[in-house]
Amino acid sequence: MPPILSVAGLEKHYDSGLTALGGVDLEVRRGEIFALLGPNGAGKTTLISIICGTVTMTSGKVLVGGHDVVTDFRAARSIIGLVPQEIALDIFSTVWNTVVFSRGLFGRSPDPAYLEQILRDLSLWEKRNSKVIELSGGMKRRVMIAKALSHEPELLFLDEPTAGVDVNLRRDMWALVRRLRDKGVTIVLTTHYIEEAEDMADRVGVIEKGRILLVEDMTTLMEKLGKRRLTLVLQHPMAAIPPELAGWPLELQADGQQLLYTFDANAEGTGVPGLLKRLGELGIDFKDLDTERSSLEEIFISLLEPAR
Ligand SMILES: Nc1ncnc2c1ncn2[C@@H]1O[C@H](COP(=O)(O)OP(=O)(O)OP(=O)(O)O)[C@@H](O)[C@H]1O
Repeated sequence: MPPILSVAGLEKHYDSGLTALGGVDLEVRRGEIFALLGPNGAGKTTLISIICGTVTMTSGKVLVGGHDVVTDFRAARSIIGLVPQEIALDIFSTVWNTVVFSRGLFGRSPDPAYLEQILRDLSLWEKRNSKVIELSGGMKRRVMIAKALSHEPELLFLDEPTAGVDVNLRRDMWALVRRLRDKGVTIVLTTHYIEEAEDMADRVGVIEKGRILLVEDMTTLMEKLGKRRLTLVLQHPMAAIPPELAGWPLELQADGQQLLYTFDANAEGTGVPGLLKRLGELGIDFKDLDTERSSLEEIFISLLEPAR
């Protein structure tokens, strides 16, 4: 199946002379949740804005559902739903009129039952007759999502959807995103809450200084770059790592009460049995042990470090 989004050789040089995108190639598969991660100013919003037609590209080619976003803009845009970072709503319009109007803008025939379902999914149904100005910030954000979904897009962009949003709304939003994915909607999201990307995304792309550093399945990425850590809580605190253990990648933590061993999550021989044996030989006892996997956040930071 052809990708729902295909970006090739995309460059954006702003008039200021700044290169926001320096040749981006990217494909997003139909039906996936794709997380685009990158530090502030990496080019995420510029990329999304070009795809959605609000910023013009300098060069390159972008196809959405096979439609060129420049030469076939209307067809491409009708497939897209965009929830931008900034809240942009007619504050004197009611919630209901906002979604009805937005659907109409895309030339879709009225479908009150569909719009009702969206508002119910976003816990906005009770507020349908309220004016936007009367809503809280979190509710306005939900209206932005309802508006973006009003014309039944196949590809939904969520640019920092959970910035400044409380825990409950965040949970509701992610539940909705999953339901949309289950209905076949493709979702591209940017977030600074990397643990959310880890929980939600099927694939992840990392962008830095206008270039894509990597695109990978989440599970593959975690396996490929993931490290595991073994923490041993010692019976007797140590002042320093004994010279007999100098060959092992160990660190002392918690005032010498914990010994930390980091190893490759996929290595055949992790070295853990050997380490435990050696500790036994040296008479180093421990009262507890714990293993954990490195998070996507740690992987993300380690990916960016060489580029800095
Ligand atoms: N209209 C503009 N004119 C000039 N430069 C711009 C313009 N819009 C964005 N930029 C610059 O382009 C670069 C990429 O910005 P962009 O907003 O795409 O980054 P981002 O990855 O979305 O960042 P953030 O995570 O902070 O939202 C930045 O250096 C930014 O200052």
